[in-house]
Amino acid sequence: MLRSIAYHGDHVRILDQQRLPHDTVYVHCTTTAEVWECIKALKVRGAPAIGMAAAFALAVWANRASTTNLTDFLASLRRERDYLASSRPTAVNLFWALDRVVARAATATNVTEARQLIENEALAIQKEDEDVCRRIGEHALSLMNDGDTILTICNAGAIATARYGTALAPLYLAKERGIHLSAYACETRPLLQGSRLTVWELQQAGVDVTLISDNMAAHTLATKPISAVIVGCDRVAANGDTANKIGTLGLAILAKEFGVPFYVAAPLSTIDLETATGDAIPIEERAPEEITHFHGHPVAPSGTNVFNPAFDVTPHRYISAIITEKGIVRDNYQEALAGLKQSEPALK
Ligand SMILES: CSC[C@@H](O)[C@@H](O)C(=O)COP(=O)(O)O
Repeated sequence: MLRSIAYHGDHVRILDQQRLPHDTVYVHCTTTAEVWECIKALKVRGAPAIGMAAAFALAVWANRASTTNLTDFLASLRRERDYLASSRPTAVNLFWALDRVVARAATATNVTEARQLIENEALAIQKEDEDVCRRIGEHALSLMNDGDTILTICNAGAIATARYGTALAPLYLAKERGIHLSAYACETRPLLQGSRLTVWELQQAGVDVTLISDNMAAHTLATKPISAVIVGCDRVAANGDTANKIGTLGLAILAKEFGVPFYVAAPLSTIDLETATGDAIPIEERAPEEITHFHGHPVAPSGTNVFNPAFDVTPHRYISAIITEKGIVRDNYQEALAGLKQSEPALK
């Protein structure tokens, strides 16, 4: 299982997910600007991975900062935090991780201590995420039977997290235990996280995976024995409404029509009680060229009007269960999610 992010004190090493599946290339980032660019350009992507990359960016910045005045250091740290937070708006893990690091640094009594606390916190976020994903995988696996076939979209695998992934975690765990689970992966237009990343990751793990284009989902649900749809998420609102990669809402509606359970694999770090409902989740809109061009070649008339939202919101009524590291929530999301969040931090 490849690690998408590694911290090395004076730089963060990021696996360039835009170059996968054919090239395994790493970007060495020594500045917050370089990490910002990696997040914006989706070289590092997936909600937990974005948060980790940003947290490590602050650690690298802190190690390189020259001031010895704590007040100046913390003021600059907050500016770096705001800058990194401007890279992408939807995945709440970005803000969660940055704020966790800044809050920790604010407890320091001098700059040397602050540097150490920042590094410790960033490393703790990464370590916890690995444990969180494994637990999500265990819970998700309890909903599946030997021989099941799931349908997924985008990439919520190991490279989107510290390890194991969220929606793909049960597939890795099943493989480890000799349980046969197979998957259909939507290619995930326009940037093909499904075909480039999910199919590649599952193949690496020896999981039986079949690629479909997004517009084949309804026919696949109608004609293949799909036991569940399982997806990751970028932000879950307090009432359970869930933002995930564009196309997820369509799958949720289809799952309901075809009587197939629709599961969201969600670390507690992705649940945002400050956002009351899905309507309040900011949805990123990306460059028109992601749709008008394919591998740099125009595939639409020049000047075409484009609407390119990167995410959509699935209302909680379509969600059969939200699978967290602390257990599975099936209904009454508002209360249940608040209860789970209150008992954070779970893993130390
Ligand atoms: C565990 S990753 C969960 C989500 O972040 C994932 O499903 C997703 O939508 C990622 O979108 P992306 O635009 O590739 O960052």
